[in-house]
Amino acid sequence: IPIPASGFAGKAHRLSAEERDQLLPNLRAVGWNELEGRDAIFKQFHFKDFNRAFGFMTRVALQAEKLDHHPEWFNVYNKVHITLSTHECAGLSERDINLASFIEQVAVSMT
Ligand SMILES: C[C@H](O)[C@H](O)[C@H]1CNC2=NC(N)=NC(=O)C2=N1
Repeated sequence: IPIPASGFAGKAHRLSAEERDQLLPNLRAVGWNELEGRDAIFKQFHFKDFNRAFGFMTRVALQAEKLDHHPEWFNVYNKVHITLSTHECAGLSERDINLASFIEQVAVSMT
């Protein structure tokens, strides 16, 4: 998944319809979907066991802290459910696309 060049510069803005048309298909293709009733994206991950799931979460957590952009997530055993949205703009921004792209890289390496 290509990471948008303007990734984290400046203030977050809600993605425009044009930006969504350009950025979301790549993520939809790998299982990310827009939520109903909230401007956010969501994906469920399944790993082989808890160690894989928590290893994945650890790697995502460290990057999230670096980016100062954090997932909303839920874990039971080998399942991790993730919602991404940006409080600053009360919706989906490039920060979410960027974090989702990183999460995909980690998930592939944990499978
Ligand atoms: C103060 C701090 O920079 C903000 O609260 C950051 C932290 N992490 C965040 N994470 C997410 N997902 N959205 C935000 O708007 C956000 N803002």
